[in-house]
Parts: sequence; C-alpha cells; structure tokens
Amino acid sequence: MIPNKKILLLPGDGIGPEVMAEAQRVIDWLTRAGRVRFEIAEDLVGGASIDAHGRPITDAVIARALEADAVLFGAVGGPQWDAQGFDNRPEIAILELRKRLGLFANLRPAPVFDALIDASPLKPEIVRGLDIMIVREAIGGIYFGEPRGIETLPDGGRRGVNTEVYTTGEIERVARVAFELARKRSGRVTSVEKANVMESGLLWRQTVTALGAAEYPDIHLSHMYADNCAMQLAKNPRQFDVIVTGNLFGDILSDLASMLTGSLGMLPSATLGAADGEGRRHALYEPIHGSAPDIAGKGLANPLAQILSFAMLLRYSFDMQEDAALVERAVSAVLSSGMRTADILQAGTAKIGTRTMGDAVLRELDKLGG
Ligand SMILES: NC(=O)c1ccc[n+]([C@@H]2O[C@H](COP(=O)([O-])OP(=O)(O)OC[C@H]3O[C@@H](n4cnc5c(N)ncnc54)[C@H](O)[C@@H]3O)[C@@H](O)[C@H]2O)c1
Ligand SMILES: CC(C)[C@H](C(=O)O)[C@@H](O)C(=O)O
Ligand SMILES: [Mg+2]
Repeated sequence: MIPNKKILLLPGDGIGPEVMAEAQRVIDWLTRAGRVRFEIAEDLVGGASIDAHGRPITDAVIARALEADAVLFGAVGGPQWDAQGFDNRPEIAILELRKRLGLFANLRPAPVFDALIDASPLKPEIVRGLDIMIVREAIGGIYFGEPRGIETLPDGGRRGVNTEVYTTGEIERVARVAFELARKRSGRVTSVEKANVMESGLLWRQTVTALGAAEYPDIHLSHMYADNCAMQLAKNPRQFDVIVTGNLFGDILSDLASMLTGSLGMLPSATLGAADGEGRRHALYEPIHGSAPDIAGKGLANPLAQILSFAMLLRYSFDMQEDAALVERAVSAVLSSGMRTADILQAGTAKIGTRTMGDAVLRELDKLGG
C-alpha cells in the first residue's frame, strides 16, 4: 500500500497561525471530500519556538521537515522578539529551513486575478491577464556569503559586513529552473542582477548567457539591471514572463510585483530543492508576506496567499493538478463574488476578516467540487 503523504505545518508567528488555520480548513475539506489523504503534523518555528525552546528552530523540527514530503510554512517574526539578539531572531527559522533542505529555487508567481484588476495601482489594460513568475535564488548570495558580521574598529566605530557570493554551479541550477519554466510558458526569461557594479552580478550574467546558448537556444533570454527592473515592473510589467534573479533582488522585486496583483496578501510561493534519482525533492511552500505584526491577532489578515501556497504544494510536490486547480478556482470565484479583506479593498466592496474569507473559499469548494 502507498503510504500517506506527510505534510508538516509550521504556522509561526503573528498572522501566520491565523492564515494557516484557513489553509488547514481547505486541507480538511479536500480530505472530507475523499480527494486526498495526508498525514498532517504541526510544529513550532520562529518566535513561538523561541518562547517554548529558546531557539527559533530546533533540530527536531529540521529533522521532521527533512522527513516530510512537503512543508507548509506561515510566517515568522515580530517586535516582541527583538531583544533576542540578531543571532537568535525568529527569521533564522526560515533561512535555516531553506538552507538545511537545500531549497535553492524560490518560485514566486504574481498572477492578476480578473476580479482584482481594479485593485492594482496600474491601469486595467496593463495588468489584465498579467502573470509574472519570479524565480529567486534562495540559499546563496548576500544572505549567506562570508565574511559577515559586525566588528568594532580601532577608532571605536563599528563595521557591518555582508558579502555577495555566487558560484557558477549555484547560478546554473537556479537558471535551469527558470529556463524549464519558460519552456512551458511564453519562452522568455529576463535575468536580473547588477553586472555593472558587482562581480557576482557579472558572473551571474555570463553564466546565464552561456547556459542559455548551450542548452536553451529556443528561449529568448534578456538581461536587466535590478534597479531598472524595479522601475520596469511598475511601468510596463507586460514585458516580463519569467524573471530569474538572486536572493536579495528576488526578495525585493517579488514584494513589488505583489502590488501589481493588488496585495502582498495574495502571493504564494514554492521553494524547491534538487530532485533525487527517484524524483523526490524537498519543498517548502509559504506566502511571500511576513507575520504582519500591525494586524496580528485582529482577524484581519488575508488568508489567500497561504491557501494558494497550499495549492502550489498540491501542484509541485504531489502532481495533484486537478485538486490544485480546484482550490485556485475557488479562490478566484470568491474574489469574483466581491469578497475582500482590507488589504485588497476596492470601491463598492465590503470588508471581511480572515475567517469569513476562509468560509467563502469553503463555500465555493462546495459549489465547484462538492
Ligand atoms: N517568510 C517569512 O516568515 C517572512 C516574510 C517577510 C517578513 N517576515 C517578518 O515579518 C515581520 C513583519 O515584517 P514586515 O512588516 O516588513 O512585512 P509583512 O509582510 O509582515 O507586512 C507588510 C505589510 O503588509 C501587510 N500584510 C502582509 N501580509 C498580509 C496579509 N496576509 N493580509 C493583509 N495584510 C498583510 C501588513 O499588515 C503590513 O502592513 C518581520 O519580523 C519580518 O522579518 C517574515
Ligand atoms: C523573513 C525573511 C528572512 C524572508 C527573506 O528575506 O527571504 C522574507 O522576507 C521572505 O520574503 O521570505
Ligand atoms: Mg520578503
């Protein structure tokens, strides 16, 4: 008998548990409908783990994540843990998970739902049908490069150091993910760096160019400096399909891209490792937003990025395309019915909270697939 797939839920802090609860209800709905049978476990990360264990993530949680077929992550962080110090901050949990699971490719799709065209700050004709995919390198670059740290100088001043490092191997493996995705989409990749200023950016450009020429001559590859890319995303996002970029630029550009779709509360992500000989790979799914301390505990958070992250989990980890599409269609239908959390509020729509949005998704699931 095929064993049940194991999913580890890591809700985290702030709005993390609030939005995870709604994703969990979607999992429960699919289970009741007889469509899935998962073994679900849950554990602590971030500030919640600091409170319980003194550390943002324990070895036991890393071991459970390594053993799981997929991890669904909420968000970590919050001002109440600032006093912990930099080396014990909640954010270490997600960085450590990505690193220890070898999750080098962070896929951040930014599709514009038809119902949210008016929620975008850009004109309807610019955002209608827009569907950008940012592929962000997730375990290298300036986030992890050495040397790093803060040191005291002889004159009593201090020096903060971080180092951007990329090897050709790290660049090639994430670029390959972008090229492969582009083959199934429009056949266009834009590679983004600062090759005009940084040696790591120059190596990035040379490596992506060489890989494209050698293995992906059918893909139209272009290059752009990261600062220009930020401007072009706000001005003319239709020129982009797949964007591939490093860790820091990908973090910033995906938050920017989220606003084209109406809200940061809408964007899911998948962070994938390399497949082994049997096609098995580690994977973690999470919204791109954080723990939103300003609205945490108020029941106001938009749970759709978390629910759509679960849909990505079904798609990428379990190849359950129909179930993933069902969840995405339910989200789309909810938006078409005018339901809006405060972050995507538009003229003429009424504000609802996290739970009511979750209820609405379940109702649409009943209608579409019950
Ligand atoms: N992967 C993660 O766990 C992750 C990601 C980003 C930030 N963080 C952490 O989260 C904390 C807060 O960071 P921040 O304020 O810069 O970014 P944030 O993404 O938490 O919030 C930015 C703004 O967007 C709003 N927002 C975010 N998600 C929302 C949602 N689902 N529904 C409605 N509104 C939403 C917030 O209310 C806030 O105004 C920090 O500790 C940060 O390090 C964690
Ligand atoms: C919390 C932080 C470490 C994280 C990142 O910078 O990768 C977040 O901003 C994200 O986008 O997932
Ligand atoms: Mg971010």
